[in-house]
Amino acid sequence: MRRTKKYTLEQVAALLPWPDDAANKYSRGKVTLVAGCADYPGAACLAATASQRMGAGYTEVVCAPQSVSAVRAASPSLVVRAWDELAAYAQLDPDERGAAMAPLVAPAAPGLAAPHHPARSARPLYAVPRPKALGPARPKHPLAFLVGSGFSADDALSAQLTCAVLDGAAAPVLVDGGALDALTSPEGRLLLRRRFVDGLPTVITPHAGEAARLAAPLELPTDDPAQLALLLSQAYGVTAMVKGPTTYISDGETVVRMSDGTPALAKAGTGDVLAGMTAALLAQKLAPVDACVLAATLHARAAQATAKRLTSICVVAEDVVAAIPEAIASLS
Ligand SMILES: NC(=O)C1=CN([C@@H]2O[C@H](COP(=O)(O)OP(=O)(O)OC[C@H]3O[C@@H](n4cnc5c(N)ncnc54)[C@H](OP(=O)(O)O)[C@@H]3O)[C@@H](O)[C@H]2O)[C@@H](O)CC1
Ligand SMILES: Nc1ncnc2c1ncn2[C@@H]1O[C@H](COP(=O)(O)OP(=O)(O)O)[C@@H](O)[C@H]1O
Repeated sequence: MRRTKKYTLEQVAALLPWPDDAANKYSRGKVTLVAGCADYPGAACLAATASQRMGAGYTEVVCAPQSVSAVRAASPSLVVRAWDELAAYAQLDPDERGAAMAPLVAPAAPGLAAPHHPARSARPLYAVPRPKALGPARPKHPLAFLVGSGFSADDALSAQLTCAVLDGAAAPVLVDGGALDALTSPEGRLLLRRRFVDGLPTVITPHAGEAARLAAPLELPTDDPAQLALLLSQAYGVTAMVKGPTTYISDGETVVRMSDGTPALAKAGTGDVLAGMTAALLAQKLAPVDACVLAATLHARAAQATAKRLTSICVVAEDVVAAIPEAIASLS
């Protein structure tokens, strides 16, 4: 029996992260996006500009070297650099990275069984320098990471970068797009379990095709998307936002149904926008389900508003980013 949870519009509006008078760009939350391979710089541009509009104080993009100039051109206020240092680190064997990775050489037990590793705080220091992109091991300011928008799922580097972020980020991580497939590997599952035990939130944002790929190795039924969100959340130890004409959000106990979208959103790149918005809210300290609910509500409202002007035929993902302020105003 699954429990459904409902948010009133007032409850959603109360989640809006208005900056306080003493805010600075770091106190408002930093988002680091590891996103945008050489083939898909656009996904990084969309997610990053959506993060800025959703209130993150500092949005940084760590992308393929070939994507740097395209992402810089998307917005001068983004901080953009190539992922060379992170990629070199991510491609090291676990034992080359140091004793911190030792638990990964043990066989992964299925499910969310009790961990066979020390808590994160007790883990030893890395044997090689920690890449700057992973942020501090003990963050002073609020942070969140987004990994995978504009990754190619079939590129080995996508899985390596995803695991490096899941392992090294001492903050919430949102896993999207071509990073999701990495979660089905023994290393991906063990890292998710370790984050769960360490109390570090992980959010996944699959569309139906990606959700089916996450369900397949665990033989989870995929016919009911609400149930699928619940089962994926429980099996992977994450908050799951399963996207579609109706979107379902689950923390493994309850399911929230989001049905105010529009088919205007059925265009390439709108999922990248939603991922950037959600990551920005995680960086502004919203709890994972709250961040998903507020982001999905504003995403739907932004699309509705822009479809009114441009028609549901013409809306593109950039229009949804541009309409985020209007969506926020409509809630407040
Ligand atoms: N401008 C950019 O840079 C953009 C970059 N992007 C980035 O590209 C990367 C790849 O993402 P992607 O969604 O294009 O491909 P991917 O998930 O591998 O699809 C494989 C198969 O899955 C299925 N399938 C797909 N969608 C489905 C759905 N809603 N519901 C049900 N099934 C669905 C479908 O299978 P079929 O139905 O054809 O059998 C499809 O052939 C990713 O990192 C993303 O961030 C995009 O965001 C676009 C804008
Ligand atoms: N028919 C529809 N009605 C409402 N929302 C939709 C519809 N089709 C797609 N969406 C929304 O659009 C977004 C598409 O995301 P996704 O499939 O990941 O696209 P992309 O990978 O191209 O960014 C999701 O938020 C989804 O809920």
